[in-house]
Amino acid sequence: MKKVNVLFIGAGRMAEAIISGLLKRQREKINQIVVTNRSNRERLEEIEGRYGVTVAQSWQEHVPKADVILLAMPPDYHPEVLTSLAPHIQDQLVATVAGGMGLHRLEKRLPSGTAVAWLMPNTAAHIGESISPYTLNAHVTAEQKVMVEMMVEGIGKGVACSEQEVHDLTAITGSAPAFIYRIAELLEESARDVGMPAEQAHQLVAQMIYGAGKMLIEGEDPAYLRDQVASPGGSTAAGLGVLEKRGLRDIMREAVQATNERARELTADQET
Ligand SMILES: NC(=O)C1=CN([C@@H]2O[C@H](COP(=O)(O)OP(=O)(O)OC[C@H]3O[C@@H](n4cnc5c(N)ncnc54)[C@H](O)[C@@H]3O)[C@@H](O)[C@H]2O)C=CC1
Ligand SMILES: O=C(O)[C@@H]1CCC=N1
Repeated sequence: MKKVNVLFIGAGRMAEAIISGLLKRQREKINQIVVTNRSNRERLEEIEGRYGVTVAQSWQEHVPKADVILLAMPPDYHPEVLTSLAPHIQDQLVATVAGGMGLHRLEKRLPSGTAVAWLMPNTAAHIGESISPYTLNAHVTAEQKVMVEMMVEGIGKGVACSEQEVHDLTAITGSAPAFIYRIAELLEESARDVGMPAEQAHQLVAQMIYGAGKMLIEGEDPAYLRDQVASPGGSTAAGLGVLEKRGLRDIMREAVQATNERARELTADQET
């Protein structure tokens, strides 16, 4: 594969996570990363200083050289940016990470036949540990598919999905890290309540979540793992009992639903 030129439109948290992961794991496969945003010059300087990438205030002049144009900006700004991008597109792959976006909202504003991709990474991209469902339209060439794979593998693991699956997984892999971080905050709070210094509380909880995650990664079934922790009639069972009694299953289901519904709402007005 030839070395890839990636143009970022949007320089926020997700763009930074992807840039950081890519430079850590795929530096030799990247020719150039150009990062642009709407107006925040300071933010561009920060990204330039941190990663040594090229930054620019306008993306137009960088489109001809780009192999992949990655929109890492809020869903509601997509229509205007795609419309201004359209006349510049030749054979670039246009990708987005925006929640709720899907492929057809990209396709309808770009020249017919444009290769488009929708990726749904999470912020663990920063350390090369994202899990990123992605979907491609029929115009993506074999070479462009390799580029997308290089990018998702550069920031962690990729899973090729249907468009509907990416919609459905947005809450579960894109947003749920925030659910886990909320649980971490609350457990740290409990540790501090019993007198642990904040830093130690943080380390204890982080290592516990890391260990639990690693057991899952090794392929164990979560129900089995839970069972291994909860001795019958023991203390963990008492805690789990509270979670069940308070409706954890319904809470999680509602949280997933609300997340995916909001992603759909944010792009609903882009149908026309
Ligand atoms: N933060 C996360 O964990 C994840 C975010 N995403 C998606 O990534 C996208 C960006 O989210 P964040 O990075 O969290 O937001 P953010 O608010 O940190 O960054 C947004 C960036 O977009 C830029 N921007 C806004 N309008 C623009 C325009 N018209 N032209 C050029 N640049 C423009 C802003 O200057 C900023 O650099 C969203 O679509 C979100 O759905 C997807 C997966 C995970
Ligand atoms: O909160 C958001 O809108 C984005 C989409 C997936 C994760 N963060």
